[in-house]
Amino acid sequence: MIEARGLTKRYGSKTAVDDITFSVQPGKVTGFLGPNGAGKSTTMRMIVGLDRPTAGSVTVNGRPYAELREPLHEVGALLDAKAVHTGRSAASHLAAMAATHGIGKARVRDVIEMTGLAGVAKKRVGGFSLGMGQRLGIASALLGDPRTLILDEPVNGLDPEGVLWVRNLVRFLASEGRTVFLSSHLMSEMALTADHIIVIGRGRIIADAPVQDIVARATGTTVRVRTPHATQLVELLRGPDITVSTSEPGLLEVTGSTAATIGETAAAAQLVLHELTPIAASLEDAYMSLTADSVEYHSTSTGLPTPVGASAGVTSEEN
Ligand SMILES: Nc1ncnc2c1ncn2[C@@H]1O[C@H](COP(=O)(O)OP(=O)(O)OP(=O)(O)O)[C@@H](O)[C@H]1O
Repeated sequence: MIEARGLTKRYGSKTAVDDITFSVQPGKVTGFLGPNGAGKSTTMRMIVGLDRPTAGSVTVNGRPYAELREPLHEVGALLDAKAVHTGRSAASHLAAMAATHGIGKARVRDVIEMTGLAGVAKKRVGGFSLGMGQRLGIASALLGDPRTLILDEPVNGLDPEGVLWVRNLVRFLASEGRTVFLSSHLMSEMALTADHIIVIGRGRIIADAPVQDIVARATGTTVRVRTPHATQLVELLRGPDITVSTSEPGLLEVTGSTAATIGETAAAAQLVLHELTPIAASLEDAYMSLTADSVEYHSTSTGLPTPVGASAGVTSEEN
């Protein structure tokens, strides 16, 4: 379990993390999602004591990281896959880490096997591809068999087989009751991997909820209705929060109501329906709509980034 209270980090006049409070529960994969520069890495670095909070606190399993007596057994972290001595082999890097905690050779061999590094374990890390480096970072995180895992962009640089492997691995680790916290800016990947999502933008929490709730809350659900009585049904559905659009005769897209309400309204008026389908928004749509005001750099048609005014407000929906 990870618990952050009023966690804040400023670098000079830049507030990277702005008074955030959240908890990451065991037994679930929690995704930490946000656009570039949102504050994900800074938050993760504070969790493992690599950055000191300007204000607030964060604990892992009830204690600040610095107070954990055997940190490798409590928290495994992948923060910067390149932070490895490039002259060493993967096996000697892991063996050196293991020695600091009295972890035996058998466990080193296990994590090498688990992460698919067996074929390259004797090779110099300096020659590793980005994907191999990620696997080594994950192997290091798993070494102490920790209850909590913190993985910053773990699928970065992995091929599709590697992405699937990380997805299955983190889901398995969570099913064992571990706390798994992983960051990404890929909503589509999170949709397949996470149970719960915390969205951060400009250092503030924008949403903290189960995946399904984030989708529903961010965009509302649209219901597709096909009926030969479209005009009459639109009249009956009219209301302040209801939007109805139509792209062809007899086909309505209704936002702001539910399939049940629309079906009951139609039945009460004896209107025939040929279709009544709730269309859930994709997680990508939900993410774009949530973070629209928090993206620091928007692409322009020229492909060059245009900074958005630094004081632009965040559509805040904090918990
Ligand atoms: N050491 C530092 N000194 C000054 N500013 C920093 C420092 N580290 C991070 N920042 C700034 O803090 C903000 C948050 O950065 P952070 O790396 O935590 O974001 P992120 O969500 O991890 O982004 P990305 O997805 O691009 O890695 C950014 O504006 C960044 O420029």
